[in-house]
Amino acid sequence: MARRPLPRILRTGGEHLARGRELARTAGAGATDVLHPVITVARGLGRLTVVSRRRWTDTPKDRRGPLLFLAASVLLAVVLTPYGALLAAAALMAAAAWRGRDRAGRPAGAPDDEQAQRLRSFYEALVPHFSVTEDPVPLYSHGGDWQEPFEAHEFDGAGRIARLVLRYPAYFADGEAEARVRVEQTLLAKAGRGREYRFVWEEEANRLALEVLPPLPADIAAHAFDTAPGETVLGVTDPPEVSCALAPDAGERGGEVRPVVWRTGSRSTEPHLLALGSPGSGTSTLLRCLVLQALRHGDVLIVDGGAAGEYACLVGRSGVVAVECSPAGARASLEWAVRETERRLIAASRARQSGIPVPEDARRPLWIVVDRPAALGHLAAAEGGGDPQALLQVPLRHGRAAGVTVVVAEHLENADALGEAVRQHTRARVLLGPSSVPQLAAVLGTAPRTTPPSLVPAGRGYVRLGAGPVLRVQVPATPDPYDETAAEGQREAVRELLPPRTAGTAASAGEAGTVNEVAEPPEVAGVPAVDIVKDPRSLDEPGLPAGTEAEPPEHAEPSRAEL
Ligand SMILES: Nc1ncnc2c1ncn2[C@@H]1O[C@H](COP(=O)(O)OP(=O)(O)OP(=O)(O)O)[C@@H](O)[C@H]1O
Repeated sequence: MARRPLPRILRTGGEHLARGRELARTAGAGATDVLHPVITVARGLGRLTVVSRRRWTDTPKDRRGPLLFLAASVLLAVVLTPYGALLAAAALMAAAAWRGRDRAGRPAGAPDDEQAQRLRSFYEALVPHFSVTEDPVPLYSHGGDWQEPFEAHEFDGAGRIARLVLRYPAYFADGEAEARVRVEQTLLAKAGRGREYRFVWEEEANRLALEVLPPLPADIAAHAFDTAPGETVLGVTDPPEVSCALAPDAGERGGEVRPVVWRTGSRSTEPHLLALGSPGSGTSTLLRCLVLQALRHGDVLIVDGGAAGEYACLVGRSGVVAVECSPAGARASLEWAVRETERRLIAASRARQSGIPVPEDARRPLWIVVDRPAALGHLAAAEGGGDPQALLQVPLRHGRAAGVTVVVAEHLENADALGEAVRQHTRARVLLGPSSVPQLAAVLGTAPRTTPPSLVPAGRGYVRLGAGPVLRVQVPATPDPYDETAAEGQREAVRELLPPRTAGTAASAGEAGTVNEVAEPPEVAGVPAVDIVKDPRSLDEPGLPAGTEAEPPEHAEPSRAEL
């Protein structure tokens, strides 16, 4: 078969195309030469912007105001000085040109002299940990090559290490906690204290990654979290960990967070929570945050051992069974909670035996929130009564099947006053405030993979759900709306989340002229504590005159009427 001739365009077009490509290349090279200073300055400006953004992110929130003030003052001085703006622009261009220059002779990503010196000091410090005399070809040896085991490194704008990925010999005992801690302490000392680090050990690959963690955002306000029934947000934490090799640039991670979701209810493996913390660390705030979420789908009984009126905003709100502050009141309400747990268990068991769904009034979540039981126990003992905390045993033991969730908060130094039942059945744990590694290990069952800083803002700490990993957590700011020292925006956010008042309290508040202003905590108002625990029906209709038939609310349980 005769060959068909090629189309004309393919025969002659090749030459034209090649010539065109050559022309374009020459023009591109010429333009690059001509525009080289502009490209250098533009690259430098970009680098300066990145550095400034990182510095801004690293600056603690409380120092940003003064920094802005300083910047504004410098700007004003520049504007007011003759030729100031011109000089400032020239200085900026010079700085950008210096920053944007090609570091000739050094491949991209290679450290400069100072960074290389730092990496060498990391390497030398690790030699005693990662070498043995029997090793004929040690990966780490004094005076050896640090570039061989160090796979990746990043420095921040201030020249401090931001990320380091290194290999270690297979014979290093990376399964032993003490051996790991020794290496981590060494790296920590070299990397500089005062920052939070995460260590990720990849045992299969004999690889260790050190990463500086940006501080968790401390300005997350309370809001209606997008959660399903049975899910509660405890706060925010870091994004999921990724393998060392895939770890993204530390700078890009700043600001990324994810919620810590705690699941309660009959299928939960950690149905009750214990929150510990130093005074002022934010445990009451955490409880308020949980209560506001729990009230969206269930009822809440609050026992405030601290009796500081932290939960006064919840008094008389729909779904709030009671807010108790006195030992007698706490005992009465917790006795009710015990009976209610048993009633729910019996109702659920009967329903299952009859093959019918568990009735709604035995399924609706009930939360028992106890703040500072140690203080309450002490008061109760002084009054000659029993410790109300003992009454938590039944809800703690059987609450999971009965839809009853118990949350206890206590000061860390009073942790020994917590009963055995509380210790045994609270598998969700939170520790807020500054804490040492041994304290964290004692409360959470294991130490975190991150280094605890010595100074933390309120609401910052660690959380562990069951046997899961220990996570850093920042609790959303959920201040008492009557706390005048808290930011108005945050108080307003909490006010918006409060459930409506039940009829009677709304009326009285309306009379007082302020919708969100409630009566003082009941015992402060002089009401006998035992009267505070109310049947939800009486809470919903407290204004009804005696003998008036109230329409029972959907979830009214007969047993609550006993109180
Ligand atoms: N997550 C948070 N975000 C912002 N501020 C918080 C947060 N948690 C607590 N705070 C603030 O810290 C202060 C103490 O909080 P809180 O009363 O909750 O601590 P606490 O641990 O219950 O202390 P104590 O038991 O000693 O009363 C309050 O002013 C509160 O507004």
